[in-house]
Amino acid sequence: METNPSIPNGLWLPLITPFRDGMLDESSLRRLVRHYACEPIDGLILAATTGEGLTLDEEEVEHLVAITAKELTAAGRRLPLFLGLSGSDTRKLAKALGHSAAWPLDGYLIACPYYTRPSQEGMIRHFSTLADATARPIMIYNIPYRTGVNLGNAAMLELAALPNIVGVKDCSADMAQSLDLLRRKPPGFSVLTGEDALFHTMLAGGADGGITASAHVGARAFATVRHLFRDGDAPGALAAWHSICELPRLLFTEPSPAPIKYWLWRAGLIDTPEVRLPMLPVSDGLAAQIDQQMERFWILAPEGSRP
Ligand SMILES: O=C(O)C1=N[C@H](C(=O)O)C[C@H](O)C1
Repeated sequence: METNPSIPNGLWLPLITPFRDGMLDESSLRRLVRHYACEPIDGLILAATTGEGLTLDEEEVEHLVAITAKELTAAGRRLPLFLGLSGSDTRKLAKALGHSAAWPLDGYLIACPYYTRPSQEGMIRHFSTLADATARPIMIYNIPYRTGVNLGNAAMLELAALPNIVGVKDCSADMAQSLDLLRRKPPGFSVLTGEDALFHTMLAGGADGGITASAHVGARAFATVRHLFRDGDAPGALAAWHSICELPRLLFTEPSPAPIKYWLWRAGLIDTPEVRLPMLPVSDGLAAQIDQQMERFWILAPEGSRP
C-alpha cells in the first residue's frame, strides 16, 4: 500500500549515498534505488545523516535527487521522496528550499539548528520561517545528541499546528519526552522514530513508523513488525522484533554509515564501501563480525546477492 506523501508514516529508509573514487557513484545509486523500490518501505530520504548529507555539495545533491526520482519512476514505484537538510542559518536554509523548489521531491527532513544552541522561541521562528519558504511538507528532525539542542514538546506542538509541518523524526533520546509527544500529538502530525533500536517500543507507544538506517539490510523484518502491530498482533510483532533486535547494535557499533556501506558492498549492492572524511571505513574487527552476522541474518540480505 502506498502512503500519502503529505502524512509520513510506515517504514522510511534514509538512503546511503554511494561513492567511488571520491565521486558520487551513479551506477551503484541506480542499482540501490531499483533494489529498494522492490522492498516494503514507505518512503525514502536522501542526504540525511546516513546519506552523509553534510559532505555533499549542491550539484551532487541535485544529481542524487534527479537519479533517484528517475529510477523510482522507471521501477514503477511511487514512493514519497524527502530531502535531508541541516544548517544553523535560517536564511541559507530558506534559500536552499527555494533553490530546490523545482526538484522532483515530496518534502524535506530538516534538522534542528546545530552548534549555536538557540532558544525554544528561536527554533519556533526558525521552523516557521522555513515552513513559509516552501509549500512542501516538512518533517522536523529532533536529535539533541547530534545538534546540541532539544526541541521540547511545547515548541514541537506549536509547530505541529502549521499546515506543512507534518511530523517529526524523533531521536530525543528521552523516552518520557517521546511518549508524552505520542500522547499529545494532533491528528495529521506523524511521529516517526529515528532510533532503530527503539522501533518496536515506539510503535507500541503509538508511533506512526520509523526512519531507520538498519532497514537497508532488514527492511522486510522491520516492515513485518509494523504490519503485525497495525493488524493488532502484538505478540507476533514482538516475536518478529526479536528476530532483528540485535541488528541495530551491530550496524551502529562504529560511526554510521560505514558498517551499512560495508554490508551493502559485501552483498553486491554497491561497488565500494567508501565513506567521506571525517568518517572512516569499518575496522577489520567489525568487518569480520559483519561477515559472520551476514550468515545469521542471511534471510535479511538481498536475494541472490550472496558474496
Ligand atoms: O539518516 C538518518 O536520518 C538517520 N539518522 C539516525 C542518526 O542520526 O543516528 C539513525 C537512523 O537510523 C537514520
